Amino acid sequence: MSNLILIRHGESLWNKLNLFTGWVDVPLSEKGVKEALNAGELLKYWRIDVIFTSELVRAIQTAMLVMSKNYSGIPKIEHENGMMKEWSLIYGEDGERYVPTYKSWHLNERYYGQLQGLNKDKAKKIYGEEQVLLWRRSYDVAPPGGESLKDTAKRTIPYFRGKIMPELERDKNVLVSAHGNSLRSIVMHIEGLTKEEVLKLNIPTGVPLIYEYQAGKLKRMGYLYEWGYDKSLHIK
Ligand SMILES: O=C(O)[C@H](O)COP(=O)(O)O
Repeated sequence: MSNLILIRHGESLWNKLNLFTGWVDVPLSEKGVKEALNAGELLKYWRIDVIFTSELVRAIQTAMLVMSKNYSGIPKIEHENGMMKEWSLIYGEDGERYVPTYKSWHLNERYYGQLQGLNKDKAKKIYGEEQVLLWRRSYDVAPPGGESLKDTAKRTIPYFRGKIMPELERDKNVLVSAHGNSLRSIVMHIEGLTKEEVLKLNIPTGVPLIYEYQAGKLKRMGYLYEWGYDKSLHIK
């Protein structure tokens, strides 16, 4: 048996300002740092064998803050190519345990196109609440110049199937630190949600969502809080 731990990054500076962020590389706010450290506290004694994050700093920061509390080992970024791959190799036995960490744009937030940088309330005033809700939560309506959730899934799901699932199959506990919509597409896939159901799916910042992997199946344990699991998928 192994565990899949999904976590949306803690609150970012632009979440705080209520701005569409997408691929804009915004760091965590002070509250976001606290949320990530709190998640780290909850996961302190969990064995984490491998980490996947997006290429965006808010997800990387969140994974690193979680690992700053965790005893599994030191996260080591596995570079795919170039001098970083060659020169960052660790030679010999130094007694440390390293946790391989893979960064990929496949896990990046939905690309929000022309909405990036716009205030979400201002967008509702300009385009209407219904239109903005469709852009933010529907499956196949893309924001202007950006990705629909369906488009996002075209990059997240092959990555999930090709890179993340094989680790679970090898009994590795996996931490995935990513974003509201890249995780919505993954949860939709795991849970087999319909287009209608995914409209209601909203993933909170900084709360680990735990799955158990056994005999080829992922079973939802729920969102992990101080007091235990919240088994519902739609957190108010
Ligand atoms: O990119 C963003 O603006 C947020 O990370 C997610 O935004 P959403 O809640 O509008 O999908």
